[in-house]
Amino acid sequence: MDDRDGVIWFDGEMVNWRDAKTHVLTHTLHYGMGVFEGVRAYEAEQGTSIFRLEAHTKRLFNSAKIMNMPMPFTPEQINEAQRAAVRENGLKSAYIRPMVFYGSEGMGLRADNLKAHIVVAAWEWGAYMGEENLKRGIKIATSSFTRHHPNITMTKAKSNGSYMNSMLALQEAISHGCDEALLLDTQGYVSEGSGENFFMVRDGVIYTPELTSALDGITRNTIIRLAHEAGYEVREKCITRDEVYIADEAFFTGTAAEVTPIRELDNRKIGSGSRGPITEILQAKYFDVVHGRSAEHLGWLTTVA
Ligand SMILES: Cc1[nH+]cc(COP(=O)(O)O)c(CN[C@@H](CCC(=O)O)C(=O)O)c1O
Repeated sequence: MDDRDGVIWFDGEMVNWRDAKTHVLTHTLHYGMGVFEGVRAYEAEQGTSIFRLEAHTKRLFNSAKIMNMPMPFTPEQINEAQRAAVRENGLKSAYIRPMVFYGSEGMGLRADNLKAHIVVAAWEWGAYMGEENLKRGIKIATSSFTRHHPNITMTKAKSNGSYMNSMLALQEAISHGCDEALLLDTQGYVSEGSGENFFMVRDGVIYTPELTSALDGITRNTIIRLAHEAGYEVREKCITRDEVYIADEAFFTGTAAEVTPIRELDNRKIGSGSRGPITEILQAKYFDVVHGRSAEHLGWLTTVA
């Protein structure tokens, strides 16, 4: 990624992509205390627009508060940084990565002179797991890794260090020929994917885990709203892996993953073994919303021009 051209917003300045560097003794590089966001901008009828910019920035600040990291810029400045990162790189659609990290002011767990720095990068990033999987659905496996308990890494914060758990789970799933992992929580109930929230459908009712160990996903929130508007019942409950086996449909949601159908869990076909009908309806609604084709949800879009 470091050999691209373009610019990156770094502590209030736009710097050349290849010059956006940090010292090898950057504290977050060693200890993982940092927070970040994943945001998408889409081509929309009113021009390239960022989807739910304010919600993502709010969560970034909430994550920093949970991690007790002092933010050196305001939410408005970070909103503008994200708009500028898309605009000044001439991107028609983009994945945007704001990230807050402790610099190289000090080392050791007891360093007391650390300063929080913020970068905002943007680049073109298509379908997270491939266009074909948005229709065909993906194959997943229950992970041997357990999702964090909030008293381990405080799961309402999107924190850098908590993604070692995600990488271990995803690498294990891929090594077993799957596309993604399904992680259970410390009590053995379904939590989420390595980078997505989880939903299933049974007898026309949509279920998703309660927000205990899972990230409070903005796409999850969006899909619940769109499902209610479409007249579906959505229940948040403890979900067991064997309930997923006998579900009619299942899917993941996330900024990167968007709405990705799940066709199989632990070598058991889910429903028809491909994208289910309610999944297809919600996926289509989601893409209408992010591309500005849904009049009632234009408030979720912020143009970058
Ligand atoms: C653990 C986790 N759970 C749920 C979600 C969905 O949250 P939201 O994007 O607000 O709907 C994400 C986003 N995962 C981000 C990171 C992907 C990456 O590979 O990096 C993303 O989707 O941008 C997670 O990382």
